[in-house]
Amino acid sequence: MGMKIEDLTVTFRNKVTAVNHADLEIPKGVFGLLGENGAGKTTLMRVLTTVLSPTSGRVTLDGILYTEKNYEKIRRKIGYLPQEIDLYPGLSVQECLEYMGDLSCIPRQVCKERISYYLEKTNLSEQRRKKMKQLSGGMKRRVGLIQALLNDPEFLIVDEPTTGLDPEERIRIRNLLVDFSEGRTVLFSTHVVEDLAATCNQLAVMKHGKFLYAGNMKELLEQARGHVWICKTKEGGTVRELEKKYHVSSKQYTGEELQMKLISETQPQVECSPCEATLEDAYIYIANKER
Ligand SMILES: Nc1ncnc2c1ncn2[C@@H]1O[C@H](COP(=O)(O)OP(=O)(O)OP(=O)(O)O)[C@@H](O)[C@H]1O
Repeated sequence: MGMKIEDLTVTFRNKVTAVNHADLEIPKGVFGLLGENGAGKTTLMRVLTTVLSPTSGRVTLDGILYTEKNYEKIRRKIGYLPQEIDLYPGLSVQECLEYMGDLSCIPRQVCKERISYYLEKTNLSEQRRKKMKQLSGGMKRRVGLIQALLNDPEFLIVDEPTTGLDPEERIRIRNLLVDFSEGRTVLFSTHVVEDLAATCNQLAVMKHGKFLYAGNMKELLEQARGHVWICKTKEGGTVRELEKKYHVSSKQYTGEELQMKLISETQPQVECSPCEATLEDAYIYIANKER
């Protein structure tokens, strides 16, 4: 059944509408969430984790309606890694995770087994006795992820889980999320497009509190087909003109020439050839398409 969001709106006291009549269904598996800064992703995730009550609209998880009365039941099904998390600096990694487990009422022995399992999976076993304040940013992030996994959630929500991780650790965490998603749902919000390309086949693109796209990754790439172009030039004036007219998704010197990838609804008025869209190109195309 998964998560169903219907006509959801969140307006803050300062009159900012962060989520604006949004509809979305999130199926099982890893589901990507992409969107520019301020698009409303964190606000949406705060609603889904019951931290914030929406202004209007309806959300259900496995058919359970989001109401104050059901929040406790819903929380037991959810794990959440927020964008910013600063866990008890004076506690060791082990103590901190055990304490988080106690707060979620997870039986002690089960909790200890899960902590050992995920410390191993996140390559943190050797850090278990270190104080939280002694960890690097990337290590703290991984401990944050473990606390989200401790209650074995059916629905895991992770906001930028790979921030600050080196390439090897990033891949490790991505793979962990994919393994974890078997039979469950992982909502993976990130600005790192290649992390989504490597983990999910369903995603949504958010802008100004609405979903511009929700569905299959292949179909998103398909929509961008025919709107991505490569052009090469040596002229500084041409570069500036192209940058004014089109979205430039990459720039690279090849010898003396500058190779630019342009995103455009129609063929740019310059010598250029069409090329395959990457997920990043498709995101730029969808996010800036005139509506
Ligand atoms: N507590 C709040 N009170 C007032 N406005 C808020 C509050 N939280 C967020 N906003 C505003 O709501 C909009 C959406 O913010 P949100 O944090 O949900 O975006 P985001 O997509 O998560 O952005 P980012 O990618 O930068 O994390 C922004 O305009 C933001 O300034």
